[in-house]
Amino acid sequence: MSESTNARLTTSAHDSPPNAFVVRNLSKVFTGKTQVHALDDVNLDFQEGSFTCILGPSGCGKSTLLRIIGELETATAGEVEINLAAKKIPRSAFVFQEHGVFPWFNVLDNVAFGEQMADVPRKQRHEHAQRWINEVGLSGFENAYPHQLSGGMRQRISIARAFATGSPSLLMDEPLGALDAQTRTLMQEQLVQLWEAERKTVILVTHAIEEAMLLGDQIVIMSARPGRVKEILPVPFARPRKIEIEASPEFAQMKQSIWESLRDEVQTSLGFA
Ligand SMILES: Nc1ncnc2c1ncn2[C@@H]1O[C@H](COP(=O)(O)OP(=O)(O)OP(=O)(O)O)[C@@H](O)[C@H]1O
Repeated sequence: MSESTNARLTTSAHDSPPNAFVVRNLSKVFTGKTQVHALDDVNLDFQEGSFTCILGPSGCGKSTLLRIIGELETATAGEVEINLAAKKIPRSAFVFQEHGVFPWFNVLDNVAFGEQMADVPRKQRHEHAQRWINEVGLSGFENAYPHQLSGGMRQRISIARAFATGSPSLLMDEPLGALDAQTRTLMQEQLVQLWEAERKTVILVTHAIEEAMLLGDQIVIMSARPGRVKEILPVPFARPRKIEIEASPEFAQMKQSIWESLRDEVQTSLGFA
């Protein structure tokens, strides 16, 4: 698919799930002292229950795209249709790289926060939170405060909270980016398992090609700024997925071809092209 192609994650008319999000002709120009053309004519469809990973060079508008889909930012042109049952994605269904937890809440209250905002009764939200605390391996730390935990444990709080909101979709912006390599690997595996059990619609921005290939059903490669959709690649590996797939020749081959596509864009974004 060429760079100029406005590629789409299309669904076949009969047997595919409906789209949770439809992005049409989306552009974003930040105006201010200097004008920044961040996104240009982006078209994407995201099927319900699919896991999409977005890769692209630094500054190509990945976070901006995610923020517009999550209604944290407005588009300059184009639109995003949200076809989720709840229509609105709760703030707590976002997972960011850092600063996602409240230092003044303990683990239990951090994880229960989304449902607290939705006025779910305390007993019920704590029960839900406890389930997700167990799922992410934080049981025993319910009463601990974030400063008493490691970076990986804090990120697990954010992920547990996002799942505990009950939102049918999760938007994740480099959720594992700040972690050390070993913790990140473990967390990738944990995330893939949680998602395979829940099948929420997930859009995850990452810089790590392997992470996108381990987690995603499809990978969107974006061009250098202004960000456009350069390629959409289905990820062919069967689920459930384990980290061991990274050792296969097919994985190495796909990783290489993604890198070749990305390299041009990274060079352009760094002014080397
Ligand atoms: N609020 C803002 N005001 C002005 N410019 C902005 C704003 N937010 C983002 N930008 C600019 O828009 C462009 C895209 O930013 P964005 O954060 O979406 O990129 P990104 O692909 O997520 O980058 P990275 O991978 O480095 O996190 C950048 O040039 C950035 O400086």
